[in-house]
Amino acid sequence: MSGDGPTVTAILDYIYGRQEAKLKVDVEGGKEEETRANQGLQMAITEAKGRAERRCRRDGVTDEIRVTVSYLEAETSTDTVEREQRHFHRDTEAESEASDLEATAQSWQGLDQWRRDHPPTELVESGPEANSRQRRDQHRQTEKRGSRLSEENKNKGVETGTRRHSAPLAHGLCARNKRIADCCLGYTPCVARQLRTRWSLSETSLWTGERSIQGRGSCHHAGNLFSAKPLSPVMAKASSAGATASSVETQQSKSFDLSASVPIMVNDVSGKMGNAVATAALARGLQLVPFAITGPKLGGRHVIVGDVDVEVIGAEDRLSVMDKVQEQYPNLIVVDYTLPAAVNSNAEFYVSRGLPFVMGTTGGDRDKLMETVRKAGTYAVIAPNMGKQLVAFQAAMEIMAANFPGAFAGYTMKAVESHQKTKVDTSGTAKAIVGSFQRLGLDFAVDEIELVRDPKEQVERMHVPEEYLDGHAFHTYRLESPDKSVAFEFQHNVCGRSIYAEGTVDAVLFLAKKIQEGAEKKLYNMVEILQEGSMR
Ligand SMILES: NC(=O)C1=CN([C@@H]2O[C@H](COP(=O)(O)OP(=O)(O)OC[C@H]3O[C@@H](n4cnc5c(N)ncnc54)[C@H](O)[C@@H]3O)[C@@H](O)[C@H]2O)C=CC1
Ligand SMILES: O=C(O)C1=N[C@H](C(=O)O)C[C@H](O)C1
Repeated sequence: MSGDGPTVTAILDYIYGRQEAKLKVDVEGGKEEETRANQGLQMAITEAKGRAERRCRRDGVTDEIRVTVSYLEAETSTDTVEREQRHFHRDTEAESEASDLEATAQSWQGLDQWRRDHPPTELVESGPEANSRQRRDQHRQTEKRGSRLSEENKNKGVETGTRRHSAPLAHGLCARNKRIADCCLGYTPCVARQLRTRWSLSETSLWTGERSIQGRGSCHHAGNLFSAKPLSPVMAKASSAGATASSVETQQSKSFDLSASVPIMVNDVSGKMGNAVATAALARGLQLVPFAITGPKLGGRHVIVGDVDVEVIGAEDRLSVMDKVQEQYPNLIVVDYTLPAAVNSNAEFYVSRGLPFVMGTTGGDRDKLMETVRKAGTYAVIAPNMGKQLVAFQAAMEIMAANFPGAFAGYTMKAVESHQKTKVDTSGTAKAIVGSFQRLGLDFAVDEIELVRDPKEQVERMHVPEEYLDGHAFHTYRLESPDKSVAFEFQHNVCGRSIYAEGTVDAVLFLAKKIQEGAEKKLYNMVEILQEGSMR
């Protein structure tokens, strides 16, 4: 990849009022193999899909969107020169009048209807392959030309008023939502026109791939952008922290990191696990959404995680808050660490809004939970334990049970689990392990698991270090043969919560990848994530 790097163009095509939609995503300007592995580009594709889905939902196009992703490799240098000349001609025309725009736009399927129903405040393009190819050619050349312009204008300011098409695709910091705003000034005239209607101008800096240039122009509403060059992760990270473009410039040498572009909302960040996950997510470069939903009448607080001030909202206000959050973070993934009593209603809420989620909360009606998610076809990870080695142990038990059913028939078992005294339910992990033992032939019910919640007993009998009384999970399963001549003991003792928090971040990134790939399978557990090699 060279120059400003490859670009992603997303074209949503539907005939308004009918139940069919197609999204065509073109990734061009790089070698296919490299672009497939380019995580920033892949996230841009995911974002385009998310926006298309949301747009369709809003317009009542409810059937699944057919998505095609094409990788268009870089052209030869001869082709490039020819197109560059052609483009300059078109660009000049476009700057002087809108006729070129009208001619192209009129050939777009359904656009007239769309325009009638939607004043040009949003970008939804449609059109035949030929038009799309032409636009891509123009776009590529506009960017090339733009790069030169930015070089010329470096440090002296660039006027990015409503008439300019020749500036490069630029990223600016959106003052309102502190997110990266992609300013598609480098797009073809027709696209640029629609974008212009959606961009209000204010003092800020623009980002042109390799350098920031001082100028005027910023997105007023980043969530609306449809066609975008992938974000620089460094920029995204810096923007969530409210950094300025010039401070970003100095970070350019840092390594590329996919996680920067995955926004996560942690419900409830004020809880013990929620807080640990939010902290781990920030440490791994994810974007923490500054809102969290808690239980009814429990909102109104702010929790500071790293440099993010998260507003905790009571469940009674969740509808209006989620409207805003989803608008602003369209490719958001939710993480749920709440209470067993909230599991089912929270899951129903997430699926009702098409929100992909990671459910770490244990308890509730698990069958109903699975059924809710399967029925809705929402992307989700649900697991009672996110800790890598515990997931591996759980997997080993499942494998043993599947391969040697009844191997422990006649054995007796004593299962004990100790957790902080605030834990209200029986360990979900213990229930899963007991399930494997049952398949191995043990006659043992989940309600026979002994719970230890008394801190004194935890220290004296279970040997929990005092500093971990507020956060530990000590489990012992002791099996004995009928004649007591053979005994097995399985034990796992965890102090603290970082093992689960790290695994949760793995699950979020795994889900983001699956969404971006448009995976058919949508519901996962942690064993599957481990099996796919997606745990760090
Ligand atoms: N899957 C895993 O690896 C792990 C799962 N867990 C599970 O996570 C859950 C939470 O554990 P902790 O953080 O220790 O509990 P916690 O009690 O510290 O936090 C729960 C939070 O949920 C909030 N809440 C209550 N009702 C709510 C509602 N309706 N909607 C949203 N939030 C609500 C509470 O205000 C509180 O802040 C438990 O079920 C626990 O077993 C805990 C550790 C690891
Ligand atoms: O509440 C906890 O702390 C934990 N809950 C999970 C469970 O119920 O199994 C996982 C781990 O035991 C910690």
